[in-house]
Amino acid sequence: MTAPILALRGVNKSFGPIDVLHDITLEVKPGEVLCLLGDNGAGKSTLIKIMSGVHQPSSGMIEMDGQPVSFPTPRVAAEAGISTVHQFGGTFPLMSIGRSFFVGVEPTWGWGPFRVYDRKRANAIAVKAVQDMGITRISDGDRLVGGLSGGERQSLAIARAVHFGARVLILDEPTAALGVKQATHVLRIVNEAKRRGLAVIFITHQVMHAMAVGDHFAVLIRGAVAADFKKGEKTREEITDLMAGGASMASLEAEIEGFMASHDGHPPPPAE
Ligand SMILES: Nc1ncnc2c1ncn2[C@@H]1O[C@H](COP(=O)(O)OP(=O)(O)OP(=O)(O)O)[C@@H](O)[C@H]1O
Repeated sequence: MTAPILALRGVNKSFGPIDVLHDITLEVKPGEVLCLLGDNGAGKSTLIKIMSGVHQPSSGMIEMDGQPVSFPTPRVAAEAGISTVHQFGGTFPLMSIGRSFFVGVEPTWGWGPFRVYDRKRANAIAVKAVQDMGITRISDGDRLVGGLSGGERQSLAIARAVHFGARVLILDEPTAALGVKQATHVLRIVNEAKRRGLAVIFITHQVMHAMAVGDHFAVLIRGAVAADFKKGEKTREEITDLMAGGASMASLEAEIEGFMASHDGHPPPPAE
């Protein structure tokens, strides 16, 4: 059996008197997508900040490749191969694709004080990396990042993380602000990262997106893992209900859809 790349063992996190995470045990293996689901305030952001060195656990352990590790800073986590991509791709709208791909580690040509940014090489590498991940519509490295669609921007950020050797890819709501087609591109690239053997932690509110790529699911409720299951073990309705803390969201959804079907697509009036 493959060993997990990253594991949390009994992690707790408090901010002063406020206990935010309780006894979190989770692991993710190479080539696996772990979906972290949970309602607003469930503790997802705090958990990914612990995995990426922004916060330290109050107690409990983080392991990489079976060895205890600590990530005192985000840089240490990044050097260990943990890469976080945030909702809007974390890229720079006024930079070109090539420049933003290499920001901080720009390839240069020339010598000593005469070194200059090697625009052509940066563009070629960036475009190839994105195309290799299956996003073939990006072909001009001089294009500004700000002109890309949300899905393309996410894809660029993911391709960048993969190119620079990420082993664990944490995707924080990558599809939240995207339309169906754009979300499909991002989900495709998540699958490609998985195929390359990365461990992916995919944070989302959207059960359908989670089900499209997830191998393993954890539902957080009020800072604790309320359910931990594998692909195929629960239906979409069961997962939706779990995320809502047991309230019957799935039947409410079905009721609304039924009303709209019988009223020419009009939603029911809001409850008084
Ligand atoms: N620095 C902090 N100090 C005190 N409380 C905090 C701090 N950070 C987070 N919390 C609390 O921890 C709880 C979990 O927050 P967190 O942001 O991790 O949730 P989330 O699941 O990411 O929510 P969302 O989906 O809305 O982003 C919230 O009640 C929040 O107020």
